[in-house]
Amino acid sequence: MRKLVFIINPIAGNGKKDHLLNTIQEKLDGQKFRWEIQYTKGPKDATRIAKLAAAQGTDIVVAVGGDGTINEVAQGLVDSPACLGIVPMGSGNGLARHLQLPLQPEKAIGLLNQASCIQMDTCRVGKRLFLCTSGTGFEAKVSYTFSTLNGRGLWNYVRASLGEYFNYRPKLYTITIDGKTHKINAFSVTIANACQYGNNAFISPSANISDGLMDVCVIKAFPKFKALSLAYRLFNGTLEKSPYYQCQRGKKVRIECTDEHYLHYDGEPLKTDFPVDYTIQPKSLKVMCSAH
Ligand SMILES: Nc1ncnc2c1ncn2[C@@H]1O[C@H](COP(=O)(O)OP(=O)(O)OP(=O)(O)O)[C@@H](O)[C@H]1O
Repeated sequence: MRKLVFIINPIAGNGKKDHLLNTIQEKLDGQKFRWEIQYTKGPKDATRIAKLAAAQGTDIVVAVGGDGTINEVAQGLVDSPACLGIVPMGSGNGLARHLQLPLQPEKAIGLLNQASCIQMDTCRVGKRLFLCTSGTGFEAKVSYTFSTLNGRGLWNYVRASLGEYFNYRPKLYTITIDGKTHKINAFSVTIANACQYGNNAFISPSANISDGLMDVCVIKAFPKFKALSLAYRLFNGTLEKSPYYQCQRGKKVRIECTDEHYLHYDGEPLKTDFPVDYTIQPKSLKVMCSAH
């Protein structure tokens, strides 16, 4: 029998989680799995639980929540033989969407019965791990504002974005990718491992999560009247066609900016000094994917 631990973040997203115990009993194959549920008590708790589960030889550690929860679980699993499972119940669910996992909890739990695992890359900004995206500029400001709101969910992201947009000014960044430096006046700079932030906002539509490379995606300063068309391109996966967008790939990235203090990693805001350095650890995490 395989061992499986569910780590549930009770506050992630807007979805109610009371029914999960019944759904697990109904959908998970009891012939295949011995399983248990653990609830997080606060930030970072998921890392502690995941680390312990991996050390005890758990086969699949399932993060139940959004990208923040998945990030914390992954911190406890990198470089271990345990596979990260995902029941997406967050606000954006970027990694689950990238991996094309079902977004309905019942289906995601059912998939655990026959899911296969792949090895994915993980990235770090300084010492902090991220799986989907980390970025600075406008998106970092939005993630900071989002974290100060009372609720979570998609509409609070929209509120935070609109609230920041009208006063936001692009900044001059110096970006070094594998030793090559360029300066750019940018609205946002994103380091993408996965293709999207979440909610199908495709910042790097052709990103490959196992290619050993980070995608350095820049939205350059743009005239205000282009905002809607850029937002449209972000959500229909055609940003690569915009003249205000550029994307380069690399293994080592440094971002410098004299008047920037915010970044985010997998949507978690961080106030920090610049420059910041990004590195990638190829194929360092086992993650569940849809069976093919
Ligand atoms: N018991 C808890 N009480 C309060 N906060 C918690 C608890 N457990 C975890 N957290 C924190 O909840 C935060 C949000 O979780 P998560 O990112 O999974 O949800 P989300 O933001 O709604 O979804 P997404 O990241 O997909 O947008 C994380 O920063 C995590 O540290």
